[in-house]
Amino acid sequence: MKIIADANMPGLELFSRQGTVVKVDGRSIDPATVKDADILLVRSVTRVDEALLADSAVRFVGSATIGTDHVDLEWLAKTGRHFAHAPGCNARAVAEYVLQALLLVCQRQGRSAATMSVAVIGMGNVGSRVARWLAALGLKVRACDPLLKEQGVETGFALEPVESVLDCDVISVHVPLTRNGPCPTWHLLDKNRLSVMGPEKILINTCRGPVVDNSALLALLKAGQGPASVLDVWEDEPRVPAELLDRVVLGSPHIAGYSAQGKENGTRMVYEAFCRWSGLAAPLPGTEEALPALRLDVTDEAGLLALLQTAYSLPEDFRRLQESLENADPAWAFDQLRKQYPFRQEMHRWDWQGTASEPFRAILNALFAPA
Ligand SMILES: NC(=O)C1=CN([C@@H]2O[C@H](COP(=O)(O)OP(=O)(O)OC[C@H]3O[C@@H](n4cnc5c(N)ncnc54)[C@H](O)[C@@H]3O)[C@@H](O)[C@H]2O)C=CC1
Ligand SMILES: O=C(O)C(=O)[C@H](O)COP(=O)(O)O
Repeated sequence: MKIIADANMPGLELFSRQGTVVKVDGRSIDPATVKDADILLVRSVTRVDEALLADSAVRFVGSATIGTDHVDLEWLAKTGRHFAHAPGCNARAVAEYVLQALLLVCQRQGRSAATMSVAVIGMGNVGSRVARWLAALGLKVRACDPLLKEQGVETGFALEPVESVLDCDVISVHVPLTRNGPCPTWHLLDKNRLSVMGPEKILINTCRGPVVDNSALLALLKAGQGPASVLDVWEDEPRVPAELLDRVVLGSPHIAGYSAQGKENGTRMVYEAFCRWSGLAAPLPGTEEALPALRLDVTDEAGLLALLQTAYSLPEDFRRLQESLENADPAWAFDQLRKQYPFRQEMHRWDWQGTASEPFRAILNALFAPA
């Protein structure tokens, strides 16, 4: 069995038991690469559609990602090709990123996060975790998810229309990128909605670049009227406009979900789906080595930020992205940052042995709860 896999996928040894794994650069996967392959394993940078697979023997496509906007699901289903992805695999990493981003922006602005209101747009695996964690920190959470509302799904938060939640201090978006259907998300935050926010608001986008109209955001930021913005994702990746990067408070190369656990979960979930599809028994999950003790006490938001930063530094990612724009080929450099991403452990992997004052106990319990 021939398995073509994006080389940026850890844990491919799982698949080596079932066939020959050929690792390739995700952006270079083309019809010739997959012509005689049986299995295709991708990440978000490979477009999977009729143009790629029409002449190919591939019968199983796995994407080690939450998002599926790079895959033509309808065409795969129509042609009898099986598809699996990894819902929720890196939701925890993204929620940690959002928490750190918010605390950093608040610190720079001399404000307390706990006094703020936050709009969480998209209440799936990531958004619902962000909502719970920020509520645990004391923020007033308002949520928006018309699809879950329509289905009557209980999220623990009242679900409001997008227009009603834009007056919150913080807007955090967690929707899939969709262009069709009842609630498309392409340019969900367009010029009009971004204009409502104003410079005193904070915008965090960790879902997909085109969910926020980047040109409109840039125009508002240039005019001093845009929200303090944290962007992990960009409208035209791997290209990041220098003008926009100069004006965001923090930016990163689409790595919010890049914890070690998030990536490993992605491959394992796709492998489990492959086992179900091919009638194999899935292996039992292995155990992870214990990490050293963290002994920081948390008595204020600066302490919580310091604790988060013992595991991961978002400003370091920002600095690396800024430097990458000086490369002769910044798009290549963007991809390199992602391929050579430093090993990052989620908080629950650490053995936290500090103390916390009352307002911080709930968020710390959530952060360190076992996965
Ligand atoms: N930056 C990164 O590294 C990562 C980015 N992502 C992105 O984040 C997205 C969300 O992830 P999950 O929460 O795990 O997905 P999910 O599928 O669990 O939840 C998405 C939610 O958005 C809702 N939604 C859809 N259209 C909407 C609209 N127009 N307005 C409001 N809500 C809407 C859905 O009903 C659903 O509840 C993914 O689709 C992916 O594109 C995910 C992981 C990592
Ligand atoms: O899971 C998702 O969805 C993501 O956005 C991934 O974390 C992005 O990673 P790559 O698939 O682009 O490596």
